Formats: sequence, structure tokens, C-alpha cells
Amino acid sequence: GTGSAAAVPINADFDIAYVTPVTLGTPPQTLQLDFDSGSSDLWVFSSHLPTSQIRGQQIYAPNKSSTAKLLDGHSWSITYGDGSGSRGNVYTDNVTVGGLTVGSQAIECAQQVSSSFTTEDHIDGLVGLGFSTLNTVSPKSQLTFFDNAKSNLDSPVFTADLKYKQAGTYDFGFIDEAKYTGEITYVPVNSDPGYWTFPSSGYAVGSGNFTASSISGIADTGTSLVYLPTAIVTAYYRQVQGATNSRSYGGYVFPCASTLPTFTFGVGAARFTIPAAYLNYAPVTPGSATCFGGLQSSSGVGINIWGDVALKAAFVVFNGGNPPTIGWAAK
Ligand SMILES: CC[C@H](C)[C@H](NC(=O)C[C@H](O)[C@H](CC1CCCCC1)NC(=O)CCNC(=O)[C@H](Cc1ccccc1)NC(=O)N1CCC(N)CC1)C(=O)NCc1cnc(C)nc1N
Repeated sequence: GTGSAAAVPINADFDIAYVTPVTLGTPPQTLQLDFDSGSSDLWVFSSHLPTSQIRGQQIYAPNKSSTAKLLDGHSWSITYGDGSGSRGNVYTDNVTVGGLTVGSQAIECAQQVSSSFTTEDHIDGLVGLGFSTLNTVSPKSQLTFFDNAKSNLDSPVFTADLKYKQAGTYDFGFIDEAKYTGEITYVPVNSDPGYWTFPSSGYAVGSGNFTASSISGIADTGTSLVYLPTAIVTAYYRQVQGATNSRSYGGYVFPCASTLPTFTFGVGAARFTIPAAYLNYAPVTPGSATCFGGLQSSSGVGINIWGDVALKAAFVVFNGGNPPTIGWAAK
């Protein structure tokens, strides 16, 4: 089988995240979930949450689904890189994404969410697409939607075609030739950390020379920006008039009117250029003349992250075969 579903930006002004409609249970309950290749829990706002923690999000009510089953004695608790988190209990039920159904998928029902989830009313939960070793359900960890679907997929892959300020797609089980140009360059994935960790072959700032350098990082659809080693990031912002590394804003900022260079990264012999517009992430506060960069230093993060700012400059194949690989193509 295969599936194909839209990845819709949650904000009209800048791409903080993308959500995809997912139907749960019988009769179907549809939620807008953030597909996150940087984690491996499928969790949702649920009828088990105190109403004080819900602010407009859609919820999944297992007691309204005839196919829901409590996973007795199991719980989950997750913390993300931005300090947000959630926890709760676990049911299994049918989950459908873009025409692809998984029976008895573990659906982690939130009983508590951190304040940033409550205030982000466009996200009703997450679908983890990382490796199942990262799943937090205890005492028995659960499989991701992708791992559960894999044996029924025409091919054990999912692809991300994220776009700048417009809807893209996540496809499961097939590679849509119409979504990319040229060849797909595949490189090995180290799944031991649980993320889609792959080697990049170097970078260039604007029209400058390409610097060959092996950079290990993760392809993370759930992270908004790109986080790379300080040496690379300072080389980039040296080319931006008025750029400073702001402690108060927590990263590189610059006058919104500044002209930004493009940023090119290598995957094997292939080269992918992130347009300047993608690297002007957003005003630090609505209407401000100071803008926050889409490229930031990974020194405070601990790993290099190729987030949405980079992913939307390419067509990316997450190949869950044995061994796993990741493919990048222009589009
Ligand atoms: C099983 C845990 C799992 C693997 C976990 N994975 C991750 O954290 C990566 C994962 O991709 C998560 C998925 C996010 C979580 C928040 C909700 C949206 C999805 N990514 C991050 O945390 C990266 C940093 N956050 C981000 O990039 C968020 C994403 C977001 C989007 C919309 C609304 C709210 C948040 N972006 C922002 O906050 N933005 C606002 C500020 C702006 N300057 C940039 C955009 C992990 O590594 N946790 C370990 C961990 C724990 N504690 C800490 C402190 N760091 C950690 N890494």
C-alpha cells in the first residue's frame, strides 16, 4: 500500500511547523498532527487532558471509538529539545494517514502537556517518524506509525516534500518522480542515536567556494531551523550587514532589510542551495525590524540539525530498508 498527505504550514507568515490530517478510531476522529522525524512517539491531545490545558486543539476521545483498546499499565513521558513535553496513558486504535491505515497503532493520549503545547493551538499532537528505539512508552516501548506500516508498504520509505510558506506532502511507500528533478543522492544513516543521522559533505556561503567538511547531523522535520557548528554559522553571518549573535533573542539576528546570502550544503557529490528568503526566518516579535536567522549555531543543542529550513530546499527520501539510508534530490 501507499499513502500521501498534505504538510500544511501552521502559520501564514513563517514556517514554524507543518501539520498533517490524521484520522483515529471508529468513527474517524481527525486531528492535525506534526510529523516529526526527530522523535518516535505518536501522541495526541485527548479527552484525558484537563480542559485548562486545551485551547482550541482537536482531541482524541478513545471512549468514543469502538476500536480503541487501553494498553493496560502503560504510560509515556517525553521531553523535546525546546524544553516542551507531555505525558499520559496509551491506547491502540486504527490510524489512517492519506489513505494508508495501520490497525492497532499505539496512540499516546496526553494527560498533561507543557504550556507551549497548550498555546500552540494548531498542533493537536505529533507523529514520531524517528527510529522506534526512541519511543518513550513503558514498560513495553511501541512502534512508530512508519514501522507498523512498513510491511504493508510497496517500498519501506517515506518522503518529505516540505515547501516555503505553502503546503507540501508526506508520501508513504513510494517515491513520486514528479516531486523532484535530477538524481536522488543516497547516503548511509546511523540509526543508533534513534534519529535519521547522516553525513553532509560540506558547505558554501553565497557564491563563495565550497568548503569540504564532513558534518554529521540529523534530518528533523520537527525542528524549524538549521543548527550547525559555530565555525560555519559565523562564516555565514560575516556576510550579513548588522548581524549579531543576540543573547536576549537566543541566536543570530539582523536588520530585516539586510540582504542575505544563500547557504549551500553538500550531500555526497550533490549540492543543495537554501534560498536567502528561507534564511530570514521571522521578525523577532511581530512587526519588528529585527529578524531571526534560519541558520543558528548547534553549540547549545549538542547535535547538528537539518530542520525545515533545509528540508524544504529539497525532496528527501527516508529509506527504512535494511540498512536505512537517506536520499536528497533537488526540486
Ligand atoms: C524521545 C525524545 C525525542 C527524541 C526528542 N526529540 C526532539 O526534541 C527533536 C524533535 O524533533 C522536536 C520536535 C518538536 C517539539 C516541540 C513541538 C514541535 C515538534 N524538535 C525540537 O524540540 C527542536 C527545537 N524546537 C523547535 O525547533 C521548535 C519547534 C516547534 C514548532 C511549532 C511549535 C512549537 C515548537 N521551534 C520553535 O520553537 N520556534 C520558535 C522560535 C523560533 N526562533 C524557531 C521556531 C529529544 O531529542 N529529546 C531529548 C531532549 C530532552 N531535553 C532537552 C532539553 N533536549 C533534548 N534533546
